[in-house]
Amino acid sequence: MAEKNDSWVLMVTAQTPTNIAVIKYWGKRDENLILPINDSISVTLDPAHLCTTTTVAVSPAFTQDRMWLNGKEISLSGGRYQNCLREIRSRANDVEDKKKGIKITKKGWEKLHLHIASYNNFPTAAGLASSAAGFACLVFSLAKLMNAKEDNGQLSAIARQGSGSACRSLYGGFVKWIMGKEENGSDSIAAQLVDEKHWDELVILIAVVSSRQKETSSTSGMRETVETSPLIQHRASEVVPKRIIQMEEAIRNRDFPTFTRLTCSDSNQFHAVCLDTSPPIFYMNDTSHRIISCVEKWNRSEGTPQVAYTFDAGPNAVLIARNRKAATLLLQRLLFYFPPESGADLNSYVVGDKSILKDAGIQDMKDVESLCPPPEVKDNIPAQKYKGDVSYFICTRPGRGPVLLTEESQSLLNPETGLPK
Ligand SMILES: Nc1ncnc2c1ncn2[C@@H]1O[C@H](COP(=O)(O)OP(=O)(O)OP(=O)(O)O)[C@@H](O)[C@H]1O
Ligand SMILES: C[C@@](O)(CCOP(=O)(O)OP(=O)(O)O)CC(=O)O
Repeated sequence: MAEKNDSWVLMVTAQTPTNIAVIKYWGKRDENLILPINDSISVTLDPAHLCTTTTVAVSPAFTQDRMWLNGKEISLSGGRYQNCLREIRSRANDVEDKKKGIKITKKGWEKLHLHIASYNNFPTAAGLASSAAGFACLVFSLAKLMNAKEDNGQLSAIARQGSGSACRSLYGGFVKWIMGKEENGSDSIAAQLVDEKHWDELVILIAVVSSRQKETSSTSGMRETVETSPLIQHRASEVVPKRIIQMEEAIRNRDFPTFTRLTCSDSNQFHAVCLDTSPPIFYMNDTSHRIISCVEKWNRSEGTPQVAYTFDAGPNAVLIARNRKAATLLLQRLLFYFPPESGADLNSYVVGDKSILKDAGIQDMKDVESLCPPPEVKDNIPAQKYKGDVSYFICTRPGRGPVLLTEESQSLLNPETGLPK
């Protein structure tokens, strides 16, 4: 009987989206608790295209907490993992699975060890917010396993301690991270502004310019900015508070021109404070600048914005098109300037919602080669194309928040052994 009792494994699997900020978080007032110097606003990306899946398991047979990320065992000794694990354990409650004959008391969780397996369906640490989806998924799945009663807002304050931007991945749609005032960070939480259905015309195209790991992490980059940039204080105290109010209103009214103006200005100001850091931090590269210029020219020529751009701590462009039609025209422009390497497979050059290719009338490489220069550059047709400068494109849209995956086939751990499948 004792043997049987020792052999159970209880597990939960969840899926969590990434998010991209349209008003950026950059700078902390508390490094350990991860408390920001300004509010930020993000849009959650559809988990169908970019997401983290995490399985968490508990068993009396486990001898230590262990974690596997994308199939490789990683250490959980870092402060951020430890803070999340400690916070979530302290919120555990009684759990009973009568069918399996399992009973874990609130106190019992202190002695039990965890196995965690997580998988990102996109490049890790490449400026695509893997830490955001990753920590949100870790906290959400553990909360469900441990029967924590906290709502997603309260859970966001724990995910925040893994990575600041992770707190915004606890909700779908548009999300605000309220910086809070309390020293203990209890009011520095995420709140949903509107859900993913509110503005479902938007189409998001990500140009993955480089999927190599970046040189300056967000964590050290923002620390250096706060320590050395004279501009960052002005941004945090004067610029962002006004933009947050305007952005909330633009989102509620689906006011795309205002949304674009604010999103682009805020991305540019974030990169300006990076340049104002000593030594300066460069996240964008020539390809990023060319994409900005292409979008700016097109928006200007249309008289009303078609696409907003935003760049995080890396060269990848996140382009938010006002609707499907604008996204199609954008893709044609981008494929004109940035065709794939010769011999590349179009099918792996545009991923995510591939139906956009069909809308753009592009079925094969011949169609890419015969794309015309955009009309707005007709007097100034570029002599050069930038073949191979974009690794690939991801077509996605605003998406939902975390969900539990209940099918056993979706779990990343073996239900008998609690080890990766
Ligand atoms: N699925 C995951 N589960 C738990 N932790 C993860 C997961 N994915 C990534 N991480 C953590 O996040 C770290 C990567 O974060 P980092 O901020 O460097 O990159 P990024 O999030 O991809 O880029 P950015 O935050 O600039 O958009 C990893 O080293 C790992 O510690
Ligand atoms: C540029 C950003 O993406 C910065 C994200 O920084 P992180 O959340 O990755 O930083 P830490 O809190 O130190 O883990 C802007 C944003 O997401 O708001």
